[in-house]
Amino acid sequence: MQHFISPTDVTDIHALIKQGLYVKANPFEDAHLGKNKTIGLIFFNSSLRTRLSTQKAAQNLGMNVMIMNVGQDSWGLEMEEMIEGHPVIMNGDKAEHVKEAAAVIGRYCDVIGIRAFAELKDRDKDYRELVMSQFRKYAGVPIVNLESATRHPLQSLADCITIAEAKAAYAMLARPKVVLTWLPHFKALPQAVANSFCEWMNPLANAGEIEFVVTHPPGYELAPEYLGNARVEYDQEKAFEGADFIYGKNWSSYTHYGQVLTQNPAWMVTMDKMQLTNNGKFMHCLPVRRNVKVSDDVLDSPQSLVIEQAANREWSAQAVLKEILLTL
Ligand SMILES: NCCC[C@H](NC(=O)CCC(=O)O)C(=O)O
Ligand SMILES: NC(=O)OP(=O)(O)O
Repeated sequence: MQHFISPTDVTDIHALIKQGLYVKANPFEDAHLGKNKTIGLIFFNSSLRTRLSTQKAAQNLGMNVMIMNVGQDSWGLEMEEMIEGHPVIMNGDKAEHVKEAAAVIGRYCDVIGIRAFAELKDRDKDYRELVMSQFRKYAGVPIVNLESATRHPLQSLADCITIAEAKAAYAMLARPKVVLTWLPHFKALPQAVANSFCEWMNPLANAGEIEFVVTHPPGYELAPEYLGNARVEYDQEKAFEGADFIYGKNWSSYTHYGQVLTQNPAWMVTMDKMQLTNNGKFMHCLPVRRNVKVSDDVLDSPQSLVIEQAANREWSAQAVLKEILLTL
């Protein structure tokens, strides 16, 4: 694997899930693979899990790790080259262009991880994935997506690992029902986690390994290229019936871009709703707002997989970094 920006960079999703389970069982087997190799983790936004789990995974592989928060530790970076048909004139608040910044970081690092969320102001700009594509173009080294404007593939891979483990641990049916449900929130959040979850679940659904359903209020339809052929069920309770996994996430509207169209608390996941499921497991990428998105009793119940899911971020990162190191 050369880059890990989207699922198109992955030749075999099943093999990568297997690799994640393998490194979880054998965390230090490749402790020399990353000797004298450096990863730079570049954050444009906050993080707890991604920052720590990717650092830990890199260390398990023997890599050196450097972390930088753009805008706080470094200069603000201009990403655009042309604005309205003219070369960008850098007379604003951004002191450095990504052309130089990515090239320079690429000289210090063998791999670069980047987190850059959607700004939720300009849909075309966000969905162009400018930050990832500029780093890919100018860094000259492999790029790992630590959550971009439209995707969070390290999260989705950890989610696939978590589902695979739970299927085995709870002796679930051969084809469990996985439901992605929209949750209420007063803030406008990106669609990245939901988009990505669909992108990674659809191939499993198409292979007949899971049944996949997406439920959300009208107006929260995901971009068609990410939703793919997933089934949409607007009635949340109907969607929950017989579910084996409930994957909760809030996202702002794609069609009314970046808007919070409703905060309807009836969409919160509660124990009453979990009763509709087939003793379903609750999943969320975290951070989660208790009693806004999901009630305490669900999060604190044995049905919640959120901590194991976050723990699996270490193994998804390690599987990806291992595959990249093997090509260097
Ligand atoms: N990386 C995991 C999710 C990050 C982000 N959530 C947030 O910003 C939550 C913030 C809050 O609840 O205030 C998102 O939805 O994409
Ligand atoms: N799930 C996740 O990516 O968490 P952080 O935003 O804390 O990294």
